[in-house]
Amino acid sequence: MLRIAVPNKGSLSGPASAMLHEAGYQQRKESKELVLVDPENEVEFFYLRPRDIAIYVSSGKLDIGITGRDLLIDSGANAEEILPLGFARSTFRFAAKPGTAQGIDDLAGRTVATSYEGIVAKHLADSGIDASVIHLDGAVETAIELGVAQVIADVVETGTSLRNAGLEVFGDPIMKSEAVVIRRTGAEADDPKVQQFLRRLQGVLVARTYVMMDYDCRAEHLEQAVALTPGLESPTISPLHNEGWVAVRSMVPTKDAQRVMDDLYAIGARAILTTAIHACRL
Ligand SMILES: Nc1ncnc2c1ncn2[C@@H]1O[C@H](COP(=O)(O)OP(=O)(O)OP(=O)(O)O)[C@@H](O)[C@H]1O
Ligand SMILES: O=P(O)(O)OC[C@H]1O[C@H](OP(=O)(O)OP(=O)(O)O)[C@H](O)[C@@H]1O
Ligand SMILES: [Mg+2]
Repeated sequence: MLRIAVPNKGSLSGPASAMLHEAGYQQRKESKELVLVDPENEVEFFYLRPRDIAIYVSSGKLDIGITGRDLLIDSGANAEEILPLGFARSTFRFAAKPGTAQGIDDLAGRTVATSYEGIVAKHLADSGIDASVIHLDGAVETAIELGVAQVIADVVETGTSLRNAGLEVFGDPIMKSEAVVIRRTGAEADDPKVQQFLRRLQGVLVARTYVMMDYDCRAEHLEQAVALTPGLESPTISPLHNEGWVAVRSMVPTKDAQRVMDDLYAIGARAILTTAIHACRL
């Protein structure tokens, strides 16, 4: 059985379970369940605190895990990212009261509050800045108002939490994060069970980002049309009953679909349809 760590709480938890469910795996029905065995798919899911997942995976007791890139790096655990999952996207940034800091050099001699001590301490050391780091479990934005620190380093998505606390980001982003699949560094790369799990998740990622596009066009416009819809490998071309016309089928990124339909129409393509992809193996 493949043993997989899944976040049990926070921003990663819901989307991770939703993705696993879309990939055909059973998921827990209640948020208090700690372990779920899915015998049909030969996997066992362990619902763990997101921050602990890299530690479990690096110990080798669990084969793979889903966590945040920032949490992986912060943990310093002996684990590596093998597939980015495209959700829980965020940046990790310094913030302070407006006008109190412009760049990392202004941190010398100051105190930075954060839940991600590992990332911050390394970033400061790499930049040659001597500042104190104080660890807080959450709601770090409040640390400045209460005088515990002059600067914070925290996860920023929409920026709403910072605005509400009257704070502004400064300096370059420290890192970009998203949910990722991790495994122990140096673990067997071609374990067939792990490869199958990754293929299933990749199938979900493709299904979420592509639509299938079908259209008819005159044979003399085919090259132009195919240039607009090159697909992942190559479009399927079928003859139509009407002489001089062909039907084309190709995968198109969902975000481009409307523009591509306009462009195809403009070169004379007709009966242009898009349909959702529910699952795939590339
Ligand atoms: N608002 C957010 N938008 C996107 N990703 C976020 C957000 N907040 C946290 N994350 C990501 O979630 C992961 C942290 O998960 P964790 O469960 O520790 O914190 P959380 O989502 O803030 O939950 P909580 O603080 O309620 O425990 C990190 O990878 C982080 O980048
Ligand atoms: O830029 P935003 O969209 O506001 O999102 C970022 C905020 O979300 C998270 O906080 P969370 O609500 O998890 O509380 P916490 O600080 O206690 O972890 C994170 O720690 C930031 O505070
Ligand atoms: Mg949080």
